[in-house]
Amino acid sequence: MPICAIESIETIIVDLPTIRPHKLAMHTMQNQTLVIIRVRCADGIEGVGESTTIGGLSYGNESPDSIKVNIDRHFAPLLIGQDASNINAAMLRLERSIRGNTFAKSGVESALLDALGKRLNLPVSELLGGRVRDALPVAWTLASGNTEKDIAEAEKMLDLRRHRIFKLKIGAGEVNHDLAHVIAIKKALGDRASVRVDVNQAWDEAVALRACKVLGDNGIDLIEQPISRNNRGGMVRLNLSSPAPIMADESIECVEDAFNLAREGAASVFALKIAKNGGPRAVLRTAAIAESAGIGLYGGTMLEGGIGTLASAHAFLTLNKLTWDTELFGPLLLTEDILTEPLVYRDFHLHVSTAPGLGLAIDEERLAFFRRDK
Ligand SMILES: O=C(O)C[C@H]1C=CC(=O)O1
Ligand SMILES: [Mn+2]
Repeated sequence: MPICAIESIETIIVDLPTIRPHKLAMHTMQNQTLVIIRVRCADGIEGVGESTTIGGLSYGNESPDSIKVNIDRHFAPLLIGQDASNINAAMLRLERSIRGNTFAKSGVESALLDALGKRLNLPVSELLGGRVRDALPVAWTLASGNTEKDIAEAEKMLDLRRHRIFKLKIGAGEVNHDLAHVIAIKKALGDRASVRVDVNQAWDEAVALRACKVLGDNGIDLIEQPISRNNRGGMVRLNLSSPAPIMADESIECVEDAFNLAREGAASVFALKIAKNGGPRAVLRTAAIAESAGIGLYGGTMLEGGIGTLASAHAFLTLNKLTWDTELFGPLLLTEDILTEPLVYRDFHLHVSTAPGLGLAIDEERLAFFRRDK
């Protein structure tokens, strides 16, 4: 039996309120659901991870419920008794028996990294090879569904010096209405902010062909996932014709997707998400593919709470280049979190401490209050 054998794995579903409804093309969030993963080891160390998605099954192939049941029934029996410090071996063991399920794998890998960092007294960023920055610029998503409200929200974020990059969620409405909404916001903010859009696959290629041109010609800096992940040829054609860069998000559901997108020239920017690759180490493999192909990088989010956000941040701190910054604002969309200390957002950046592991502690009372099965 290894000294640091994994003794138990607990999964906890937590429901937290959001500051306002968050309107995406496929779903309007009224709250957020996190799956917290606690990996307890024989040396008394506990690692914590998070597997979070958006809108049940409306965004990806895994829901909070499937993540919980799959970790409880399929991941845990494979991992109990294994060496918690050998993350390569633990993740390989999962990879051999479990297809897909990258959200669940990401939470488990994050928890193993947190435990190892605590054991070695090193932050996760150093376990991943070392950080080249201590803070990350953070975009904010304007998704109230109302142009005037979105402009007021952006002005408030600029005043607070919290965000100067704004991502607008479009695609749910009629296209000309959406374009007018985006252009009005860009006009109001001018050069004070970078304005980008995320269509979440809602357009078809014919609509996107025209809309991307309008967006690019009106000063929009980046267009995220304008069409279905299944229309890869369309992504290639849009990437050639659009005056604004095209970013792949839903197109990437695993590291191999990233390789194929790069090979085909389907996007000039990749959204990096730990949940869509299988963890902080897995997402760095996608980043390496992008770097080799000359594709720009953006630090994405599944609107995780503090744990998943810090797990992402530690990975992003190690990247050579993060040209398009990050959107690690998940905790700011929630009115509550389950950590003893909130994450530090200041001067347009998320600042990440060098405390061991992910550098966080769970507030047990809050967790007990917000867990679904209390
Ligand atoms: O990028 C997505 O599609 C998901 C997410 C990220 C920010 C946000 O508001 O939604
Ligand atoms: Mn997106």
